[in-house]
Amino acid sequence: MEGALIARDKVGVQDFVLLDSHTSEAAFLNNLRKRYQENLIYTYIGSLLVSVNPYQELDLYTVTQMQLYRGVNFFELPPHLYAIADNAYRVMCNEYNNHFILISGESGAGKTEASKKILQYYAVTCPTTEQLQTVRDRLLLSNPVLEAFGNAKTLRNDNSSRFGKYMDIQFDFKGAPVGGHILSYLIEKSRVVHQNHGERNFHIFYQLLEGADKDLLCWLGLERNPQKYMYLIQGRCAKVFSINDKNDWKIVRKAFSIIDFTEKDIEQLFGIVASVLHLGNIQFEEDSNGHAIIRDGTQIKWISKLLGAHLSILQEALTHRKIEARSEEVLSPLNVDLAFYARDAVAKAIYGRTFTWLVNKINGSLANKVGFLSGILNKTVIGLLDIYGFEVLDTNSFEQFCINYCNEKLQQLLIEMTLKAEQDEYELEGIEWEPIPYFNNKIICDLVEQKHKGIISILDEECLRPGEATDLSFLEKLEEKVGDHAHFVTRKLADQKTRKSIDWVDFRLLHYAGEVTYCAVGFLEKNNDLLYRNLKEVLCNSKNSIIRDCFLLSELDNRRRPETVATQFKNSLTSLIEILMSKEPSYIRCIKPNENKEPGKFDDFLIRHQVKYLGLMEHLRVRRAGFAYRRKYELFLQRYKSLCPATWPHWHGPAVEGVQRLIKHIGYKPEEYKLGRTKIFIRFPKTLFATEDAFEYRKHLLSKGSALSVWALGWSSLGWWKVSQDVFCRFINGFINRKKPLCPENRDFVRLSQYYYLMKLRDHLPKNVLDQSWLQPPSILEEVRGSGGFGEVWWPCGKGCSLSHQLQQKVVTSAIFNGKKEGYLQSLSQPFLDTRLSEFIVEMLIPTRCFQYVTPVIKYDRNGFKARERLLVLTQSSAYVVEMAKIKQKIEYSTLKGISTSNLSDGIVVIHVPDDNKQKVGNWDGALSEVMGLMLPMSSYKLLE
Ligand SMILES: Nc1ncnc2c1ncn2[C@@H]1O[C@H](COP(=O)(O)OP(=O)(O)OP(=O)(O)O)[C@@H](O)[C@H]1O
Repeated sequence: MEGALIARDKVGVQDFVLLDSHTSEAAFLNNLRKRYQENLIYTYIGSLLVSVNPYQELDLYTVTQMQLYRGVNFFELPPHLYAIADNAYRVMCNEYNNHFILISGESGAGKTEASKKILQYYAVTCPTTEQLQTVRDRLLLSNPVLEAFGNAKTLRNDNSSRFGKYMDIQFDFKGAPVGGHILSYLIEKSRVVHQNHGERNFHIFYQLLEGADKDLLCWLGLERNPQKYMYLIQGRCAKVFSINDKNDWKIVRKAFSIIDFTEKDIEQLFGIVASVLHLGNIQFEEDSNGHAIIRDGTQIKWISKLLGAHLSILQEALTHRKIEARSEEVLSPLNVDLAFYARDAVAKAIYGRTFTWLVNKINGSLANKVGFLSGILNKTVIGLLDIYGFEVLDTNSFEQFCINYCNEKLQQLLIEMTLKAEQDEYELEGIEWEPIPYFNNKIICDLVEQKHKGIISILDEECLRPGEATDLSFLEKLEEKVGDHAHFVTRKLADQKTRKSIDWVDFRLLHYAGEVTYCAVGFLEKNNDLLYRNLKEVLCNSKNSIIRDCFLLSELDNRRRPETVATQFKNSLTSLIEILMSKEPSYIRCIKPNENKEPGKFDDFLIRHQVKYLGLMEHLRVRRAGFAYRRKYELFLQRYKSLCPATWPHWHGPAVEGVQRLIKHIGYKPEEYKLGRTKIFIRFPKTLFATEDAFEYRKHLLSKGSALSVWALGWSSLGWWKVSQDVFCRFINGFINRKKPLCPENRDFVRLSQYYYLMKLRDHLPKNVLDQSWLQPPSILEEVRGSGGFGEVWWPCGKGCSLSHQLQQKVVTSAIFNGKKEGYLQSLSQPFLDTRLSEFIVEMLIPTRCFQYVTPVIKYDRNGFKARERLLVLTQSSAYVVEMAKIKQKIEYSTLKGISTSNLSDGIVVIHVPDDNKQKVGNWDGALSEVMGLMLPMSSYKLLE
């Protein structure tokens, strides 16, 4: 499968940055379309991932896939969510800092799916212990519970999140997930009592009715048929084929037991869900005085039982309002309309607060008890933000206003942290930069949230002021105070042409993602979100402990008016942005390909609109012109100083000069970097990754233990390509006959390999080496000499001084590895082509003098996977493993069982040699063959290409 995936992903470009010179929208769309039609739904813009909803199950999320992406630099494999997740994870582990992954896009674009898949990725690939298994399961299973209570079928999405969710996954110092914490944002409570045409209420209602056994339904006083419940039939939604409520019910029930819910919790929770359904069926009629009375007492009895509320008090609370007059409390009867209002208000309040209780309860079960108990509180986090997408309905109300405001804020964050921050930084650092224009939506955020002058302030003012405030008076205030704003229109303010499309009760905002017309009706009521005091009292005294937790008696004593819904939401978004700003970001931009949820359909018009408003073109332009990576000189030098003798172990001058020496040494080309006032800017990720790999290799040499784990990982989880016997000879020929020039990043590794190999070799040189005639040493040896470690070694020019005549044959490896080994088509390298020392050493040892290829390797075998530094020498007929000046092993090609490599650029090759005993009896069964592993340095890997 991986092979297929990699082979297929040659469609278009995997990173928009690689598009031909011009960055037109048409070229962008073409690439996206081309890839989408091949089911390649992911494409990068630098490190940002663009994802197009496939609307079909693709074989992209298997455990094998997860393991493939684990620990691999993201440019090495086709774009994927896992690459983004893995990158954030690895940086977190290396740098002990916090991260977040912002997943954005409109409703139905695939945000929730992406966040679930990332969570699964961490659950599968992160190290864990038996104790931590529970944390892992809880993290995973919190999802179906939250979705059951917080998601619903809408016209745009059969599983639309009707709340915002930010989840921190906490990791310990070993990178194991040890806990989590969820923040939820503004659940769409109005859905409990009303659904638009074609939509459903929250999933849990249907799951309970479809899935619960008879006894439970009977205990709750419910019938199985959803059509019997007024709160479930508002949207007249027919059967939804993509939803299996019965199955989902089972998952939710199981999840409850894992996330620490007791049977009592569950009983009370479903008591509340059932009460909401009963509330919806309460009908009122007028008595002779025009006061509301409950038509049929059946429902209220059930509610009284399930919520543990006194029947007559509950009855009275639903039909009366308690008014405080001086020190007296007076009960005033409600008319029928107000009674319905009170009923719906209590249903919404119960559901909304129970949802918050649920999140808190889940948080309790996700809390990092392991770290707490062991005193290890030091943890890093990766936050996943999956929040409701930008929404435009036929009629947009207060909820859409909040949702779209939230999306404005997130867009603003993205701009602040990418487009603006990046360009500001270039300017600050004195990097030459042609500013790239982009639309900054701060102006719209201000319009909504500015103190005193913004829409939320104006709305609050209307809600809180004495006198008769109405939705219309709110609209008038808006016209008065923000009427001249470029992003605000009402019918009165509109020109002749637009006027027709705006009703008298509407106002229109020109959002970054497009125009949305909001109907002001209901704004005041929803923003106030008032619950009559006597209803609150009933709930505070409920015997249902969840309800009692949700409605605290202390609330009744608090005479201060609670904050309005919009202000609460604004404040919670402000804290969310603060949380996010303190972390390192990764971005996934989800795109919805069509309105019909159809696989394979790429609606150009719809997608172009999203590309535009998501700011993808601007992002691409900044990325193309900009730098992938930047680091303070001090930090850069600190990390990589071991790669250069001049900076290792200490550099005493200014950091910038140390960095200059360092990058000169590793061979950065001028176009690969720029030096700013305080930072180095690296243009391409691959330059950085090459440096990082060299650093890792150096680390490995300093501490061989680390290589063991790399090996174990490679062997157990990466995809291996087994090369069969019949192509083996061709492989060897290709292996030894490549002849393309070194590419710059490989040259670094080669030089590094040489350097360390030679450093070691100096103490083991065979005597006769010193008798040879000598040429000028290559620069790498000068360095060694310069560092005082190799002064007595000379540079040989013996009979084997030129490899070039031996490197004339065709590269035949392509026949074997084409399309299988990632990075295959990149340019080749020739380790040791420009050096002849190793060749010479080997020539001393292998008298036939017909060797073709030499490279230092780290060899592992089955005896404890011990890492050993060796030379691998290939002749026309055999491979030799050489330790310093001694031949340790000779393997004739004719006896080889096979050879395997992973399909990554990890430089690992496994040579399968027959078991000695079995060889004697001629048994070539693969299962019996011994494995001699050779983890080649990066430079050698490139030979395979
Ligand atoms: N990677 C994917 N593979 C297969 N199907 C997908 C994928 N991503 C999304 N879908 C399909 O699209 C539907 C909508 O996706 P999702 O619920 O993630 O959207 P969303 O952006 O979170 O929407 P909302 O803002 O309404 O919550 C999913 O229920 C699923 O059917």
